[in-house]
Amino acid sequence: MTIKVAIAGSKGKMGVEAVKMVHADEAFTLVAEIGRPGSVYTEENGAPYFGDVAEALEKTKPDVLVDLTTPQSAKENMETALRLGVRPVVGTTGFSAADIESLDKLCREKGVGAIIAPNFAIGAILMMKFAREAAKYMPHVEIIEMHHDQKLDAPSGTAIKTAEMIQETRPELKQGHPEEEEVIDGARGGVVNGFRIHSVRLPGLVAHQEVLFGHTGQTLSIRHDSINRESFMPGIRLAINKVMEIEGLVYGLDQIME
Ligand SMILES: NC(=O)C1=CN([C@@H]2O[C@H](COP(=O)(O)OP(=O)(O)OC[C@H]3O[C@@H](n4cnc5c(N)ncnc54)[C@H](OP(=O)(O)O)[C@@H]3O)[C@@H](O)[C@H]2O)C=CC1
Ligand SMILES: O=C(O)C1=N[C@H](C(=O)O)C[C@H](O)C1
Repeated sequence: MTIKVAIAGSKGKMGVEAVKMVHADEAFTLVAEIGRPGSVYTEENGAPYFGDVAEALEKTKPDVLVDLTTPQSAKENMETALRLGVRPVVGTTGFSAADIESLDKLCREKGVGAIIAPNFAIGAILMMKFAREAAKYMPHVEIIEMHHDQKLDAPSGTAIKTAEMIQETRPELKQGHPEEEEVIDGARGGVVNGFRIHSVRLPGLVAHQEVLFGHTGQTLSIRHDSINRESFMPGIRLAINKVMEIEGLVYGLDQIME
């Protein structure tokens, strides 16, 4: 028996790669592709293509919905899946802490598993884990994330998750000069949990992040680069398999990698 998979956002940059990965894996069957609401129904890549998540899930009855859409649509898509007993694997970023809390509650009410992973690349997960470790000893830290210029959300989901993980070990302290002033608004970046995140958007970039630590007479840089979107596919494969075994919401691939 294979795991039946539907992919929302299947024509996007990530979705196209995910369709290829699911087709190539004998343990999975692609049963539906889903695009922006209003997309015309067609048959593509051997699976029907829908413009409505609920209709796609009701008609094709997948085990798993992979969501690679937009911050505006992912929460609703996930809620639709959970109500229909379909397990979501969500790579879409832009969720708030309140969204994650309410989705976890819904998962538990429905007795269904779900995974939200702000980054599916193994190296990015290691970067976050190493940053959490380093922050214990080097609490002065700034995050610089760099992405392609079509990205909708800032800062990236990866930067937010990294900041959360750093916060688990970083002793409380105020960084920078106490009288520091921004001459140009935003010059010092956004503040998350007491330290800064800087977002760079440029054509030519894919997905990159440097976590920069400072200490007396020394710095430490932990950097990850996704140079293409294939880098995310082993993580999506892992999450599809894992979501079949869990109940409740897992937030972050670090939670299922051990
Ligand atoms: N977790 C991870 O490892 C990664 C996560 N991401 C995240 O994945 C998401 C997608 O990224 P990317 O592929 O670059 O973005 P794209 O804009 O290339 O793709 C998004 C796709 O979703 C479609 N879409 C929009 N609204 C809906 C909807 N309501 N239902 C179904 N489909 C919809 C879009 O259609 P249309 O073209 O018609 O607008 C488009 O095809 C982003 O949130 C990004 O941050 C990206 C890379 C890695
Ligand atoms: O939009 C992207 O491209 C990416 N989004 C994710 C994020 O917001 O962290 C993951 C990766 O950085 C690529």
